[in-house]
Amino acid sequence: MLAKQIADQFTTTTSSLLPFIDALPDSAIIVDGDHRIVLVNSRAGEMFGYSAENLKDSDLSIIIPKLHRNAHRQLVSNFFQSPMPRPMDVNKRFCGMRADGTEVPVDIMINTIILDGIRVAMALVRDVSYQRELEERLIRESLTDGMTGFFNRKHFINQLKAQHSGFTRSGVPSSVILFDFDHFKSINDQHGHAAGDIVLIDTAKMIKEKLRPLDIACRIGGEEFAVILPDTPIQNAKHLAERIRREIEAIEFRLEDTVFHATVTMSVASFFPSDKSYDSLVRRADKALYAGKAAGRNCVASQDSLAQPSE
Ligand SMILES: Nc1nc2c(ncn2[C@@H]2O[C@H](COP(=O)(O)OP(=O)(O)OP(=O)(O)O)[C@@H](O)[C@H]2O)c(=O)[nH]1
Repeated sequence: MLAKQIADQFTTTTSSLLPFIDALPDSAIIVDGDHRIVLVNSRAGEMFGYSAENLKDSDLSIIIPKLHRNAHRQLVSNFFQSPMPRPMDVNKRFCGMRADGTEVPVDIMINTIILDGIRVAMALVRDVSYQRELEERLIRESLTDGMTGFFNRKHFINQLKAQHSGFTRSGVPSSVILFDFDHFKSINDQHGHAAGDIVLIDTAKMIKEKLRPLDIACRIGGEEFAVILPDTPIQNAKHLAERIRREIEAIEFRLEDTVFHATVTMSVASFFPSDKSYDSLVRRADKALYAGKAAGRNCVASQDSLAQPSE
């Protein structure tokens, strides 16, 4: 049947449906098997920045981001082949596209109805911007340290696992810098806990400025930090660690009228081809750090200085 004939055929029924779908609390979009919008409620018009009249008879792609149009068309076609009420796809996150080109995150429930003997799909579309932002914030918060803004230990481990897999696959070297403040307890004892906090916060700020966007700075313990340096040979990691060590040593930390200093002991390590897991690198970095502490602190110790690489 020609599109024009189908459109005419729908006219009577759709006009009687309009008061009903206009009363729905979500956007409602009715689409035929050719991906043509047969009817939308006014809420859908508001959501996508069109008048409901403009959307009617348009191809559905008008409200789908360009990148997803083909995949979405395929999903709609699949749905017509096995139609039943369900979310559009439980494994996917959908975005609609507004008239101004901006995207709106949405959840989509679909079902079919028969209009004048023709099966059409009705999608109920809900703007989930708030939920997605909340979700992203919760994920971010679960992976970051509130005081410094650095990632936490959990993220450090996850990222290190990923780096180890990457190294095993491609041999691209990644390095890690670990560091721990020297005699941090005495900073707290002498100047108060707030002074210790300032040391942690100001150091984190300084380090952020030194790193590339792909580097991953983490606070993995109270006064213990780690930086993952993807695609970085250990020699470069040593240079960076030494620069950071010197900068920390030179910082004049301030709390009200008190000025004080802090130093760190650092270690650097990178993956060996024999490393079965990320854990081997962490053990070498830990050992080197303890060796640095034992050697007098305020220094950079490398896994190279260990007598035997730990497995
Ligand atoms: N101000 C402040 N102190 C913290 C925080 N987290 C841990 N600390 C303190 O850091 C100190 C760590 O002490 P230790 O593990 O004995 O280590 P250290 O005094 O730095 O000595 P070395 O590591 O051997 O040089 C403890 O006193 C903790 O209370 C924090 O978030 N803020």
